[in-house]
Amino acid sequence: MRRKTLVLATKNQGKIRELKTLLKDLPLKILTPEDFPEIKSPEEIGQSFFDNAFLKARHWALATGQLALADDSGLEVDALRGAPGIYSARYAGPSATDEENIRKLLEEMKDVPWENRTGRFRCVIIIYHPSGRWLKAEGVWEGLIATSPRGEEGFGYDPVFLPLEFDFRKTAAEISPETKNRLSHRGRALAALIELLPDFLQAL
Ligand SMILES: O=c1[nH]c(=O)c2ncn([C@@H]3O[C@H](COP(=O)(O)OP(=O)(O)OP(=O)(O)O)[C@@H](O)[C@H]3O)c2[nH]1
Ligand SMILES: [Mg+2]
Repeated sequence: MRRKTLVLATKNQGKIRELKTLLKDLPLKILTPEDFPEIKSPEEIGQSFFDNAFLKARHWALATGQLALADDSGLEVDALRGAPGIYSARYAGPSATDEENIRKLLEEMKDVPWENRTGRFRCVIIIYHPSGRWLKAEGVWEGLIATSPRGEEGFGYDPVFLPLEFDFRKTAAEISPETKNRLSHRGRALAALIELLPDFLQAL
């Protein structure tokens, strides 16, 4: 496979770190929005993870003239009827920090018993080529919402997310980055995408 350039269409440093690790064995030259300081991010006006991933990937592909990969993701909590969902990054307000979002989530969940604290991270990844060709992959990670934050790894809601499948006493911020990448919504979506990638790149 000839080495192609891929722009990661995200300004989230946590995502960039995980995506770079997950893509490290592929013959790709990875760029990020920091390499294009003159290009602004698009507004996330979509009504679904797919819409937002698609509009971000398309925007960065057309603006840079390169292949672009976008990730739209979020936490769906059953007791909150799927919130914060596509609004996960801005749950506590337009420029909310991870800590503020977590505080709001725990406040909303304060009377919810353990058996109803189920939820999941969802991730939709789109890779878009300026010619208009694109690919999609999805991943889901099931878990419970903890009652207080723990751990220093990861980003976002990781300190209050207890993955079901690994060691349910540990939050996603208490497991190693390698384990998170193997199990997570993002890791699974990217693994699915990587399966499809050789044929996609060949056809460009
Ligand atoms: O604990 C977490 N572990 C994860 O693995 C994870 N993945 C997503 N999220 C949350 O969902 C929002 C995405 O929103 P989002 O897709 O719009 O991204 P974003 O606005 O942060 O950056 P961009 O990619 O749009 O530039 C993020 O900010 C986080 O709050 C996560 N939280
Ligand atoms: Mg965003």
